Amino acid sequence: MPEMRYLTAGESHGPQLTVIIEGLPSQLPFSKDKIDEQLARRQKGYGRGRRMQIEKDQVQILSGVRFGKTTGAPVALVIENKDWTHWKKIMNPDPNPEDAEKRRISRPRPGHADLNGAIKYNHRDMRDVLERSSARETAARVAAGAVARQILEMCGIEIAGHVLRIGEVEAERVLDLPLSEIRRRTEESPVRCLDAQAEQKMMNLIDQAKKEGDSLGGIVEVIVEGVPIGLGSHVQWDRKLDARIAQAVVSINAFKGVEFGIGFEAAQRKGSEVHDEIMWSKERGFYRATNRLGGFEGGMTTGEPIVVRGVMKPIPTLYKPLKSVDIDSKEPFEASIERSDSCAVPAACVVMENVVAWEIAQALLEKFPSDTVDELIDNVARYRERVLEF
Ligand SMILES: Cc1cc2nc3c(=O)[nH]c(=O)nc-3n(C[C@H](O)[C@H](O)[C@H](O)COP(=O)(O)O)c2cc1C
Ligand SMILES: C=C(O[C@@H]1CC(C(=O)O)=C[C@@H](OP(=O)(O)O)[C@H]1O)C(=O)O
Repeated sequence: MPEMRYLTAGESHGPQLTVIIEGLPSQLPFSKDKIDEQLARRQKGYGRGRRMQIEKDQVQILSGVRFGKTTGAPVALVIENKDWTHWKKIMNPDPNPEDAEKRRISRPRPGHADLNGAIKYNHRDMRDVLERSSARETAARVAAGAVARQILEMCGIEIAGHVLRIGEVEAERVLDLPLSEIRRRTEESPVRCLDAQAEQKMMNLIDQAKKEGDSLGGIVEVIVEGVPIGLGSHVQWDRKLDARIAQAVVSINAFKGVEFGIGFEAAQRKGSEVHDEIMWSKERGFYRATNRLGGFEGGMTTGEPIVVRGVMKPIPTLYKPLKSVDIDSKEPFEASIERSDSCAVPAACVVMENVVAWEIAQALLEKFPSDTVDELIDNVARYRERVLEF
């Protein structure tokens, strides 16, 4: 069992999201502000719908923290759904058959979990599926990731993300920017993009898609620096850290693919143009001349920056309706909707940063099992010295 794990609970329009985190080292300075900062970042982004004007995500700490530090006990966090006040009747957990029948959803939306979930769990009301499959849940995952980030920070590991593509607009690649600069510049960009020209084109494209009742997806890149060599393991398939990051990324709602370093481009290059040659110097120890493989070999970190990209499909709920079939009448219909995001790639960038942060912090605690954060910091520092002398 991994040292650190978490579970989330909560429906999109229920009273709250809950996350329980177990296995955090004790004495970890635990900042509510830093979690709230990540939650606020996730709510922003050009192309979001009206729901984000209702929510004001902030975390409540319910257990495992006293006087600003973890105790080593499970940490329970809660994020309130402000929208719940409008949904109390619909989300009522008590038996309420009359109302339930009136408000039943029998029309599955293409691209959502609605139909598969209804068939699998035998629900005639697809709200019982869509409430949990909604990306509202990613707020809880960002809260867990924001805690992981606090561990990484203490061990000299930094993370940043940016949007590389929205629809047909691709950002020019900006090479060798310090992560602090990526964080600063993306914070100022409504689409979290480093290329000012592409940024404007992306926003225009989102406006156009919205006007046409359509939606857009894109590509997000996350970079992690300061990772020691040897997180993850080659010895068993489920201990390979690149594979675990891949799962975490594809588990984000609407994410369909993942690549590391040059990724899919490796298929068309020769081996000599892909593999990262090994170098050594007294100051740096072992390092690589290039980082085309994005920081992984054999499921373990190479010590070079982790570079991972995720692709998000366009939002499935469209104002321009798609064809579907009513599960009662079996008649075709065209879905009409009340509200939706038209593009959530910038928000998803924040989700991806935080789920990647979680996987790395978990791998760090696996390599350096520690009951207190000071032990962890010592263990990592000593290991880094040993690696330099190897
Ligand atoms: C941050 C974020 C916001 C999203 N907002 C919406 C939305 O407003 N409307 C919608 O139909 N889908 C939205 N999605 C995508 C759906 O949740 C997702 O496509 C759906 O649950 C089906 O899962 P799958 O696409 O992973 O198969 C959003 C996804 C993310 C990551
Ligand atoms: C609530 C969030 O995103 C939601 C994700 C989502 C979906 O179907 O995934 C649909 C929309 O919800 P609603 O139907 O209530 O407008 C988004 O707003 C959030 O990101 O916090």
